[in-house]
Amino acid sequence: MAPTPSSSSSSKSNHPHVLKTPQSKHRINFSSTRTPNPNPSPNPNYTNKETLQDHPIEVIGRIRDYPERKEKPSSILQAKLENNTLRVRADIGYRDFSLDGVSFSEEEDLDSFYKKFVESRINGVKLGAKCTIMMYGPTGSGKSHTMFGCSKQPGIVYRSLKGILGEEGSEGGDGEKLQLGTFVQVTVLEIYNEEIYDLLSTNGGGGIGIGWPKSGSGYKVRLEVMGKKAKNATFISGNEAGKISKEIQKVEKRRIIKSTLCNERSSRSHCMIILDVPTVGGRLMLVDMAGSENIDQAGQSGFEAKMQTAKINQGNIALKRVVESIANGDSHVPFRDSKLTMLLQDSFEDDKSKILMILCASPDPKEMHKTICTLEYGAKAKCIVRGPHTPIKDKLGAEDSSVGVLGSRIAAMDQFIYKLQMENKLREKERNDAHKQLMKKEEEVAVLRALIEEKGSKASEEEINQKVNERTEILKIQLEKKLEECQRMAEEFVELERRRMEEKILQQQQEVETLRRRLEEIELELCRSRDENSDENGPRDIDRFARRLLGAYADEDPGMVKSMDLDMGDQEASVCDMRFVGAPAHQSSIIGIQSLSSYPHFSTLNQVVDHGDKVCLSTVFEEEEVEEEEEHKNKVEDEEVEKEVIEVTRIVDVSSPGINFGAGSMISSPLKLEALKDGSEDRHSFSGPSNEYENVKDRHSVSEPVNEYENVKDSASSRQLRIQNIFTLCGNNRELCQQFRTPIPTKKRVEDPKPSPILTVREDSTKKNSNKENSPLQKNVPVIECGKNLSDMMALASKENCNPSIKNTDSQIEVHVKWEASKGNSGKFITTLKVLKEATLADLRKLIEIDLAADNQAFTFLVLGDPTGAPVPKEKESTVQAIKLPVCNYQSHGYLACLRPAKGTQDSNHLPSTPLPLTPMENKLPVTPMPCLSSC
Ligand SMILES: Nc1ncnc2c1ncn2[C@@H]1O[C@H](COP(=O)(O)OP(=O)(O)OP(=O)(O)O)[C@@H](O)[C@H]1O
Repeated sequence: MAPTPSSSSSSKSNHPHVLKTPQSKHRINFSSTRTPNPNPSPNPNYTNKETLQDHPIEVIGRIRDYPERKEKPSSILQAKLENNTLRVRADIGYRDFSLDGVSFSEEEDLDSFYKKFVESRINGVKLGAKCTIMMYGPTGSGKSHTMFGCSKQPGIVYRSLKGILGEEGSEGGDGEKLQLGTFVQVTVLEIYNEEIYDLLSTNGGGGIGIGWPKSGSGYKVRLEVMGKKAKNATFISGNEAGKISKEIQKVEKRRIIKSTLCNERSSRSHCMIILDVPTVGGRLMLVDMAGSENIDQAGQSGFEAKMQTAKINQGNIALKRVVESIANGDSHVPFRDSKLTMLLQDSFEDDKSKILMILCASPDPKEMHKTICTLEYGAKAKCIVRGPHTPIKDKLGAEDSSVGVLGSRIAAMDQFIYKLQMENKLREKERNDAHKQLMKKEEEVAVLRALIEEKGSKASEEEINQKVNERTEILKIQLEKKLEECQRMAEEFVELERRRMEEKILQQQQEVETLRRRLEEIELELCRSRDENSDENGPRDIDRFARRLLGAYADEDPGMVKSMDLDMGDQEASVCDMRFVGAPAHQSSIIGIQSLSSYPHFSTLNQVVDHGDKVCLSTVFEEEEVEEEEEHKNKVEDEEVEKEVIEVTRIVDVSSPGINFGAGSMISSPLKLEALKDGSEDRHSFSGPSNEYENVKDRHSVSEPVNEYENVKDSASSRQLRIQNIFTLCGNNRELCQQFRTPIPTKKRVEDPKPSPILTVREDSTKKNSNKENSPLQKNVPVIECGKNLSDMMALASKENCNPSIKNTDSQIEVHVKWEASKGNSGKFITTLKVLKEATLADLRKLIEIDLAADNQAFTFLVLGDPTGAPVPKEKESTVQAIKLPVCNYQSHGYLACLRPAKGTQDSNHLPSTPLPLTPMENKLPVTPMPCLSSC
């Protein structure tokens, strides 16, 4: 049986320069010039004493990498390097394992790993320490890779050799020069199926003496365990790491490997490399354990395979039990349950021995269960406390000391308590850190709240502005609505007014139409009565006609008056009173005839009559006998026309400037009819009370030459003239105006080339006209003749002056009014007025304006009556009396008032005089030809 290296180490010190195998009797003397600490600890937290006495096993986690995988699995392992904690994360939680060190192969290659966790151990061995480095973990976790490495990076075995022996020509592992004579003895054992094989031996007969065993042969030497060592194990010794490494590499290939589902080259055996440093007594045991796997996972089938797996697991299980027993302080540690534990017994029991357990694990989630089991095992091994009173049963034989067991247990419990205390401190520290973080977060929250409140205040201001804007918009909308409502109301009001005016105009048009219709009736009645007329009953029929006419209009619709009154209100019209001459002033019959004096066709003399406090302007129709011309005398020799003067009195309040006798004064229909209302038995009389009419009935008549009327009896012209008279009386001036402007092609006019120069209202006078019986129409039908010129008017004025009825009194003067003469124009005569001596130019202006109302001609007085004379300012007219005017050269009586047309106004001197003043309202009336005019 080959002796274990340790068994013969003491007897070889005398041959330090001779390399011998462990079986050699010439062992190297491990003398050393210095005595370094043989048990350095890789963990600086532990003192050598503590490590030696309290923690014989140090556990390092080595997490493999998968460089060949393109998509690496997410790691379930997380390390806290500051406290050497490895955390396994799972879906349901995590679990922390406290180790003595953690290394990820992804971050630390074998070189770094070696230097970090192994090198110090190796240095201790080189100085005489005893160290056991075992690789523990499931299959495929990288145990062999870590132990032996690969072609690119050597594993712990080769690095340790170099560390102990040093490279040739270089310094040793600890910086010291390789001493001459330093060598190592190397034994390589394989434990397979609970059998120990000597991998260095090439024959089954035990040691081969000096030299390297032949490699590559399938024959292996099986060794027996004697004590705690393999008996007669072959060893190689040498001081060249390279050579020894090459031999180990050869032996490595002799290991039994097999491809399994877990590992293509799964190690089916435990491999133990024992490096003795005889010169210092150091020993390094490197154990690469077979993978701890279950049979099903390994995919082993068959009895032999299952037995193989079971044998592999037997070593692992036995090692677990040993660790647990030591950790538990059991009195019996089952080292002898397996060959592996038998060979490792010294490592556990020797106080100077140190165990470095490297837990190989995979970060693959699929290997999580195995990883956890491995870490549990390592954590338990880490807790092993080898106290000073730990009994070493095998060493002491059958000594059974219960005190020692209890002490071991107490020490374990103390260690456990210490661990709990440390964990508690750790948790407390974490809690404090968490509390600090919480406080920090609370401060941040407070700051954020302050910001939020500040923003909230800003938001409130924005809300206020927004509300103000909204309110403003609402008010704007309401204002616009009210404006629209006002606009609509205004439009409705305008529309209402327009409709009202339209209705009024329509009503007036209807009234006018009614008037026309009634005039037609009158005309028809007149024609009928004329047809029925005879010599005997003619006047009576006419009177009867007049009465019917009056009766027909007696019930005049008052509404018509009202409507016409409304129109009159818009005009500057005044109703002139027509008074028959001879009637008392207080009984003057107001017939409401329009101011005839404004008609040039009417030859008028206006008299200003003092009528109480009023100045009355009387328009006198002169009764004259018109002698026919020579040629007419042959036809109508006995015809004598006796005119009866119709005095039309216009009461003019001269003293009252508020009274304005505007042009175009129009008599309303009822008033017009008043002229026909009073029924006289013998005469065609105008309106007025019957008693009043009786006083003037003889004079208030219009006479026509009998022959003349006989000639024009049925002619249209005579009818037209009669109708015109009616129109005149009715105030339809516009109709008359149109008719008057049209030359009347009457027979009479043809026969009478020189008609009466004045427009006369003739009435058959029973008193003065001897031929009245010859022509009833001459007596009853008023005839208006036109064809008056300026000279005629002047002549007429002269006649009027000679009329005794209008002779000047002492208090009155006559004023002849004419336009200022200009070049080629002697100045048109306007009228002759009788006014009081006290009358001023202002009074005259009022009267003159009545005459000029139709022309709307503004003027100024010339003081001297001379064209070169200065005009009298209008504001001074009231201070200049009429008697200051120059005496009229043309007339023997009276004064001359010469008027100068005002600038910018129409010069009426050369314009044809407007025959009839038309009010604006009248001008609006439609001109409708009277059908009766053409038909009758
Ligand atoms: N850290 C690593 N880096 C790279 N490759 C590795 C690492 N660990 C292991 N390997 C590779 O994984 C494979 C299996 O490793 P290894 O043989 O060392 O496992 P094992 O634990 O020894 O398994 P078994 O117990 O079955 O022998 C090998 O091919 C090895 O090269």
